[in-house]
Amino acid sequence: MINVRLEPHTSGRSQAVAAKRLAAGSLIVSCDALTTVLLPQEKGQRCDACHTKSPGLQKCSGCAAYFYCSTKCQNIQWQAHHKRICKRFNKYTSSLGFQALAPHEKLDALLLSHLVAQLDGADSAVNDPLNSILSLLPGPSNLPTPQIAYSSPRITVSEVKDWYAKFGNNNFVIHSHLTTFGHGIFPLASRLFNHSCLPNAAAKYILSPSSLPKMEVVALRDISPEEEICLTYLDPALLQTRQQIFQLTYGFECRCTSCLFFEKVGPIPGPPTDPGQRDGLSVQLLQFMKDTPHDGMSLGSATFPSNLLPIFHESYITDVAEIFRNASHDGPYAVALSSGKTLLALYRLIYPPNYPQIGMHLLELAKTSWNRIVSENMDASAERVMKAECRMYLNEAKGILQILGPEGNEDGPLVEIKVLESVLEEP
Ligand SMILES: C[S@@+](CC[C@H](N)C(=O)[O-])C[C@H]1O[C@@H](n2cnc3c(N)ncnc32)[C@H](O)[C@@H]1O
Repeated sequence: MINVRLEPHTSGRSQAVAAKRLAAGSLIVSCDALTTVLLPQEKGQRCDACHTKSPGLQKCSGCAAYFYCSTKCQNIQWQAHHKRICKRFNKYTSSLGFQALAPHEKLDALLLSHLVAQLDGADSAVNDPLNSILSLLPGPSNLPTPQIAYSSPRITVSEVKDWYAKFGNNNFVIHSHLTTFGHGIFPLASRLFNHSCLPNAAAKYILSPSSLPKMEVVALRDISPEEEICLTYLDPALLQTRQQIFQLTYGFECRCTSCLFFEKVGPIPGPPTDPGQRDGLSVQLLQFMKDTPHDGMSLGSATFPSNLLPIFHESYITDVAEIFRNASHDGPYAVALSSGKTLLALYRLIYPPNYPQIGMHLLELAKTSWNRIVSENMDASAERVMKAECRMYLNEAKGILQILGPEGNEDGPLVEIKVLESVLEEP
């Protein structure tokens, strides 16, 4: 690892610090998946081994429950764990024990089954995968270990329990363009990165046929030598609930700039229910951001107007996001753009600069502006103004999403940006 180094941390055992200056957009570290599992709705859509999307997947002829894009992928997974699970898989998934599990427990049980079958087959003389799992911190909760599809006399119940204890604290969701499609164990990333609600790095997933998915950790902004590199463990927009989740799931208290700000301001008042007052709140927020542009990083260093605090209520963010989502595809586009601008201001205050969520939202705003142009009968000057707005959103989206770079499925925001750029250039 030439870019990061582990050092002691005041409360989190260790921390990854930059070994040198890392420019925004640079690859910090690439991490192999130890094992992964697809969400149920992705089964048959993506290859179970490499997770690329492919129309003509071949079913495993043994269990008919795993799907592959090539013989190579099937062989990779067969050798890794499937040859030990295949025959037992359907009996296991139809068992009452498995059926009684909640959806997230089922995923954990499948991931644990993969892990145990994989570690049983690993070469004990050079057992890197086992050592990497053993090096991780267990989570604070002691949940009962689910029954798994595979057991072996070489692996004891207490070993399985020990590995499962690391799950809550360490597993990652795997996503493509911010949409989750699976869960996975990436031991190096777990060992290295602590959490911040204002992270300076982000994880993306590289999918390519015939290889297991890789996690790449990318710098979101310039990072100075010795600065701690953090990822975010959950969506920082969970403003009122995140501390509780950190405590229960990970056993720590977040002391980032954003969390210290919310500790200082105390309980967030609920937003007004009156539609006129809610519109007024949004107008005040946009005016505030115009007069004194802020981002998540600067929240702690300024006095924030107390009349605006209700914008940080989770219910307000959820409502604004829903209004935008509903109106941005089929209209009314004026409503979508108005709620979309409010949501952009909220994202800028909650997330750090260049956070991918902001880039994706800017792209949605550009697409909504374009939909408005083509669906409304505007005069030439209104169209010019709208096109300029569309270009502005698009340029900013491009700047942010290029920092993250290509990731996930082949299609995606960078491709969409190119298409919209070319239609905007047409006379
Ligand atoms: C995935 S591990 C991160 C790597 C960990 N520091 C290590 O040494 O293995 C997650 C655990 O790290 C610690 N941790 C992560 N972020 C933290 C933070 N912001 N403050 C305090 N502890 C943190 C907690 O113990 C958490 O359960």
